[in-house]
Amino acid sequence: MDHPAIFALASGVGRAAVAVVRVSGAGTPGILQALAGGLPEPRLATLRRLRHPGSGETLDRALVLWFPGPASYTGEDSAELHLHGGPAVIAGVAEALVAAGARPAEPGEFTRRAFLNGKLDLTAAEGIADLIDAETAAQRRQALRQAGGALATLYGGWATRLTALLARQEAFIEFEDEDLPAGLDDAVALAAAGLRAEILTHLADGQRGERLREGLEVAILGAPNAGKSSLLNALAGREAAIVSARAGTTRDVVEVRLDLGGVPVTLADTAGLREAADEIEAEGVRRARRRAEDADLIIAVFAADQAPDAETLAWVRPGTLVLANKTDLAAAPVMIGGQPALGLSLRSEEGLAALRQRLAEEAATRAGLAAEAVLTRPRHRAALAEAAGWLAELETAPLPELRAEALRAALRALGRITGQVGVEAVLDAVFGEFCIGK
Ligand SMILES: Nc1nc2c(ncn2[C@@H]2O[C@H](COP(=O)(O)OP(=O)(O)OP(=O)(O)O)[C@@H](O)[C@H]2O)c(=O)[nH]1
Ligand SMILES: [K+]
Ligand SMILES: [Mg+2]
Repeated sequence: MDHPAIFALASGVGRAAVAVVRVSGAGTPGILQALAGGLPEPRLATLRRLRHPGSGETLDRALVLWFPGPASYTGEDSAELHLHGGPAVIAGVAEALVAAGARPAEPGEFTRRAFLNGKLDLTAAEGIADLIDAETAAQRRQALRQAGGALATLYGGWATRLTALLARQEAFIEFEDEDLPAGLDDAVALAAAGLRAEILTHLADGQRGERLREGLEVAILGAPNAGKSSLLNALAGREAAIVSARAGTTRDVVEVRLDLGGVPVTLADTAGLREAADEIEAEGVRRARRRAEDADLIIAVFAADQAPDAETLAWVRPGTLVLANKTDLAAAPVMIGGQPALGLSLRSEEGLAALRQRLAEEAATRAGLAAEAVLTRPRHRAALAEAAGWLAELETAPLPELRAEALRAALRALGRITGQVGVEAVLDAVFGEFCIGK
């Protein structure tokens, strides 16, 4: 609660009807006194004249909100100033806040203070960051779940169970010679194995949460003139790429951002795959291949009136979305390169609706619209894998002390995710769960 006062513009930059400036930290009451002439009722929007504490000049008539700690977002004494949203008003108030003793906040500093004050764990803080960045409804739902503590609850539950196991294992070591229930050590190993299985199931999610958070990369590949740019334009609903009858039209990668059934997708149109006619086209083909290598989903476009080209066929494998375009010119083959082909005509738009539907489904399976809590960052994945690794270690550890050590390491790994690594918690459980009377 003794961090110095910070302030920041909480609303967007630029002219607006209202701009919200947030203040938090020790000295907030004095700052309100200096600018607004006193403290309003807590949590009650109150109209006040804001003055510069040095010159006494009126800066704005604003709504002032006062949130005494600890019942505030940061847990500290905080305030919000709802100003008229002009740049000069904001600049004047910022200057006045500095004059009153506050300093501009660092990125994320308000939420960091909330974490330090135990208002939220690290995963909830990440959820708030994701919520601000969310572009689609599905991203918003996932971020809200996480900000609301879904991951904190899940990982916290596992940590509690691990702590209890560690307590039992510690007791087993401490009181080995005494009257402890037979098989206690085995019971710990069994419970640890069960927990490990749960963590592994959670990890085997096909990275859906991470993909939804980051968005899917989709690359369109195909021979020159197959209709790749026509496809990009049809899906984007605008003429993003040049379409022409000349083979080799597209050279650079052309990207559009789409919302596919709630999943944010970056769709990349690329140069037609072939033995390039010049060095510029050759670079375009190299870029196309690189895109395809990094893509979550490849759309391979073939022309129904041509034999499938070997260059594009080489990219067709299970999971590739295969299209046979130009069905207005020739019937689509059922299979291409061993995969079912979806026939369509970008000229007549026949099959386009089915393709949209199919793409939304692909996006949904790859970036899961899961209802349950899914991990959303590589950081979570790495720590969970580490915890599972330590639990595996435990099963083969030859000594009780090594088992305890493995449990402790697993607990530390879990604690890193939520930011709540606590030796104190272990001690409490050891002496709380076992009243052996020593
Ligand atoms: N008949 C017919 N023509 C099509 C269809 N789709 C695209 N075309 C035509 O095919 C030609 C090539 O289309 P693009 O979209 O430029 O093909 P691309 O695969 O991007 O070609 P490059 O950029 O050169 O690799 C253009 O003349 C399009 O109008 C279709 O469904 N039917
Ligand atoms: K073309
Ligand atoms: Mg093109």
